[in-house]
This record gives sequence, C-alpha cells and structure tokens, in this order.
Amino acid sequence: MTAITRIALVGCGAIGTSVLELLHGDPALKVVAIVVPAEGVAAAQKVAPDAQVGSAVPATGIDLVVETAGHAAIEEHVLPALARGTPCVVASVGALSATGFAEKLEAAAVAGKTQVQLIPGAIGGIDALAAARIGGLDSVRYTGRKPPQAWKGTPAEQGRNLDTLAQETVIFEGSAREAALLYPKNANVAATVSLAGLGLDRTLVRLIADPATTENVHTVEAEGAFGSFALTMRNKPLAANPKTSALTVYSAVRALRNRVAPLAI
Ligand SMILES: NC(=O)C1=CN([C@@H]2O[C@H](COP(=O)(O)OP(=O)(O)OC[C@H]3O[C@@H](n4cnc5c(N)ncnc54)[C@H](OP(=O)(O)O)[C@@H]3O)[C@@H](O)[C@H]2O)C=CC1
Ligand SMILES: O=C([O-])CC(=O)C(=O)O
Repeated sequence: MTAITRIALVGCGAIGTSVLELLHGDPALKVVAIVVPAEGVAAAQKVAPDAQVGSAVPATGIDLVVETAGHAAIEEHVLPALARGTPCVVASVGALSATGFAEKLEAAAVAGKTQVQLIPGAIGGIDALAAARIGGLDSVRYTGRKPPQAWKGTPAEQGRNLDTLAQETVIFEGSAREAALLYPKNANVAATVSLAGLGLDRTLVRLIADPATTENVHTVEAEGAFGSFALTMRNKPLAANPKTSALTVYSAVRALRNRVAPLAI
C-alpha cells in the first residue's frame, strides 16, 4: 500500500485554495494541516474542514511543508520546519532575493538533513536554463508583462494612475534581486529565472504594465555555450488574484505529485 504524504499547506489564498482542490482525494498526498495568520484561521477552516488549521506548522505528523503564502512565511514557517528535518516546497522564491537568505535556507536544510525545493511556478524553461548554466551562460533577460490591475498595491502606482494607463509602461528595469524585493507578489519568477541562471545580480529584468493584455506574459531570453532560447509564456491569471498565474498552482501540484510518483517528469 502507498504511504500517504501528510502535507502542511502554508497559505490558503488563491494558490493554496486551488492546490487543495486539485489534491482532494489524491491517494498519495493529503493536506492534513493549514497554516494561516491567526485572523484567517476561521475562514481557512471552512475551506478545509478536515484539516487542522492554525497559525504554526504542527511540530509532529507532517511529512512535507508546502508554502503558498508570501515571502514572510518562509522565515516564519519554512526555516523552522527545515531545521526540524521536514522537507519543504516553496512558491515564494523571491524571498531568496534578501541578502543572505538563500544561505540561511540552505543552512536550515543542512541542519535538518533535508531539502527545500523551489518550484518553477508561473515560468517554464527552468530545467533548460539550469542545465544551460552548467555549460556557461552569457546573458539572461526576463520580462514580465501584466495588466495594470495586477500592479495595484505595488511601487508601480507611484507617479501614475494604473486605472487610466493608456499604453504599455515599463514600471521597472534593473536586476532580478531589486525586482523581487520591490515586487514580492509579482516578481517571484524573476528570482526563479535568476537562481536557475546567472544569479540575482546579473539577470536583467523589465516589468511592464500593459492595458492591452489580459494575460500575465513572461519572456525569458538566454544565451550561452549551449546556444540560445527565447521563451514566452502567456499565462491566464487566477480569478481570485490577478497578480498570480494559474500555472503556479499546476506547478505546485506537479512538484508534489513528482515527489511520490514512481515515474517523475
Ligand atoms: N513562483 C511563482 O511563480 C509565484 C509565486 N507566488 C507567491 O505565492 C504567494 C501567494 O500567492 P497567492 O495565493 O496568489 O496570494 P493570496 O494573497 O491570494 O494568498 C496568500 C495566503 O497566504 C496567507 N499568508 C500571508 N502571510 C502568511 C504567513 N506569514 N503565514 C501563513 N500564511 C500567510 C494569506 O492569509 P491572509 O489572507 O489572512 O493574509 C493568504 O491565505 C505570493 O505572495 C507570491 O509570493 C505567486 C505567484 C507566482
Ligand atoms: O503568477 C505570475 O504570473 C508571476 C508572479 O506573480 C510572480 O512572479 O510573483
């Protein structure tokens, strides 16, 4: 009989709720605990009546922690879980843009003799980029284009009215590290591309608010010893959060299924 992997899901918003739905009835993966801020416990309990809901990962009975919550949740929940020896799957990859944070995560995983897995999320080509890095990369550029409403509540609002934006506007140009720090809910992909490729400081990022698009469009252009590639993803946003692409949910579920599948792809 297949042993069930008992999951603690950190975050129960747009991604978390969809992950829960897709894992419902899975013979090998079961969300047994949900971790949300204290004020959100009652609402999360309604979404997952069978799960233990609280504001900390239970200290026992958890085989895997899955983060779909935001940068702060990595420090709060992922680091201690790793140090206790529980493997973790992380969606908020942009958290690693804070100086020294990637090293902190690694140290916690080493201390717990376990592993933290960063999912590709809304972007494709991470396997190719990470493989190409082994041969040597010369340049990696990432462009993130989203409808103006996806940039609400971010520094993109400074000096412009997103509601009346008439044409596409570059709201950020700089390194992946700066992008991920300034746009923690919109530029996790920039961090992921950089961590797989040329690093947080050498990956060139442009972020664009575009009233002509209804999709989250991600472009990666990479050149190196392997040759070159140009990839464009035209992602549908989740209805529950226009900042977030539906593919992020599927990427999380794929990562979880691959952990237990006899044949993984
Ligand atoms: N790698 C990728 O491609 C992508 C990564 N992401 C990452 O995933 C995160 C979640 O996205 P999404 O589901 O759309 O966001 P939502 O805002 O819809 O949901 C976030 C959920 O996490 C909870 N939460 C917030 N802070 C904490 C915390 N410290 N501990 C536990 N729970 C917490 C929220 O609770 P409450 O509502 O009560 O605050 C809410 O339930 C994003 O912030 C981003 O970092 C997103 C898109 C793509
Ligand atoms: O979901 C997306 O399209 C990308 C995103 O928000 C991020 O990179 O943080």
